Amino acid sequence: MFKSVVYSVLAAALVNAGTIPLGKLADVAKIGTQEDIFPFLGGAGPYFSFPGDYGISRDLPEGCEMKQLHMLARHGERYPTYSKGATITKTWYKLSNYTRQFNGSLSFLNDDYEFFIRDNDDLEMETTMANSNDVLNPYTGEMDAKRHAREFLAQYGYMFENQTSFPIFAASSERVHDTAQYFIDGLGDQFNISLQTVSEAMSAGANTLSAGNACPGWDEDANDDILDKYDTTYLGDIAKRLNKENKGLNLTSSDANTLFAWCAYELNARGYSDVCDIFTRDELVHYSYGQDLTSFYQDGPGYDMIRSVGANLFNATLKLLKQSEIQDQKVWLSFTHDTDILNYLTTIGIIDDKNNLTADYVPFMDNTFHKSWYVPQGARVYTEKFQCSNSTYVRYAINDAVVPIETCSTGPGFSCEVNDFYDYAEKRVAGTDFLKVCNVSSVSNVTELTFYWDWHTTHYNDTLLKQ
Ligand SMILES: Cc1ncc(C[n+]2csc(CCOP(=O)(O)OP(=O)(O)O)c2C)c(N)n1
Repeated sequence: MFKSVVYSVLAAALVNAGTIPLGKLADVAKIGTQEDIFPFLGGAGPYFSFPGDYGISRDLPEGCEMKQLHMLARHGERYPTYSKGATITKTWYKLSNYTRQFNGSLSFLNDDYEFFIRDNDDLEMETTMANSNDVLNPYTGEMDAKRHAREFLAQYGYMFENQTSFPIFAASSERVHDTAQYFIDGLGDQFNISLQTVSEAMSAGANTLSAGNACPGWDEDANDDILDKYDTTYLGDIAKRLNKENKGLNLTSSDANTLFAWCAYELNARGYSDVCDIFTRDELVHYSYGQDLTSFYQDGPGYDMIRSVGANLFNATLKLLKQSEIQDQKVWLSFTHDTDILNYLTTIGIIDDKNNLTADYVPFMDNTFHKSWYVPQGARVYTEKFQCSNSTYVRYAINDAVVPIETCSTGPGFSCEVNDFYDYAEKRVAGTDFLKVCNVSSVSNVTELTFYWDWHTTHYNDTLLKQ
C-alpha cells in the first residue's frame, strides 16, 4: 500500500515535470502517414521543404567563397493561439456533447479520443517532447529547431571556423524565443551564443523583427471586398455530410472551417490527426487556396502597404550585405513570425506580384503563391552573398530550395550579380515608407532598426509575450 502511494506520488511529480509521458502508447502505424496533407494547411501544420524546388543545387557554386549569410526563420510547430484554441475548443464541445455513436469519418471519436489541447497553458507555445500528446510525435517545434540547427551546421558549418561567439536575434514572442533557444541547443556547446530578444511590442517601432506588430495602419479587412467573393460552399458541404452521417449533430460551416485548423495543430501536437481524414482532396484544395488568397491580400503583394512594412527589415539586410567587407560577423540569424516573413518576401519581390490572385475561382496556371510553401511552421529564408573570382553574387534559399529572383538570376547557381542586386533592391524599396504608411509615430518614436548594430551595447532582453 505504502509502496503504491509512493509510486503514484512519484509518477505525479514526474508528470508535472513533464518528463515522463504516461498514458497511451504511441500510434506508430499512423505517425508519418499524413505528410502529403501538410501543404494544404495554410502553413499551420508541420514543416516541409519547398515543393517548387527548381532543381538548383543548394551547394555553394564551385570556386566561390561565402561572404555573408542571413537567416530569417519562423518559430517551429506550435499549439493554436488563444483565439484559435478557443474556436477549436468550441467545436470540440459540440462533438463531445453528442450522445450517440459517431458514424463515418467521425467514428474515431467513439474510440477513447483524447482532445489534443490538454492544458490551456500550452496555447501560443511551441510543441515539445514534454507537452506532446504522443511520445513519438516527430513534428514538435522543439525537434524541428534542433534538427534545423544540425542541418544548418552540415550546410554552413564552415562559416563558423573563425567565429564561435555570435548573437542570435529573436522577436519577443515566447514561442519565437523558445525556437531560437532550441536552435542554439541544437548547434551544440562549442559556441558562445548570446540570444538577443528584440521587442515586438508596438512601442518598439522600427527597431523590431516584427514590423507588422508596430503597424497600426494595417487593416485586416482592407481587402475584404475581394476575399468575401471566395466561394466557401465546400465548408457547408462538409458540415452537411457530417450532420447527415450523425443525426442530431449540428455542425456549421464555421465548425467545418475550424476542423482544418484542428487537423493542422493536432499534427503539431500529436504527430497525426484523425480529423485530417475527414476531408476529401477537393476540399483540401479549396481550403488551401482560401488560405493563399487571404494571406496574399492581407500580408502579401495584394495589399499595397505590405511592400513598405517588409522594407523595414529588407533595408536592414541590404545595409548588412553592403557592409560585408567591414563586418567581422559573417552570419546573421533571426527568428520571427510568418506574417513578418511574408511581408519581407513581398518587398524582395520573391512572391509573384504580376498576377493578383482571383477570388472568382481556384486558379492553377496563375497561382505560384502557396502560403504553406513559404511559411510552414519552422520556415527559413536564407540570403547568401558569395564571391566567385572577381565577382560577387546574392541569392535566396527558401525552405531548402534555391528560389531565384525572377529578373536577376544569371550568376552561378542562378544568383544575382551584387551590383545588379543592389539596383534591383533599390527599385523594390522605391516609394516605400514604413513609418508613414504604418503610422508608427502614433505608437512609438523609434524610427530606425538598430539591433543588428547596437546589440553589443544595448543587449536586448525584452519581456516575453504570448502573442
Ligand atoms: C502587416 C501586418 N500587420 C499586422 C498584422 C496583425 N497580425 C496578425 S497575426 C500577427 C503575428 C503573427 O501571428 P501568427 O499568425 O500567430 O503567426 P505565427 O506566430 O504562427 O508565425 C500579426 C502581427 C499582420 N498580419 N500584418
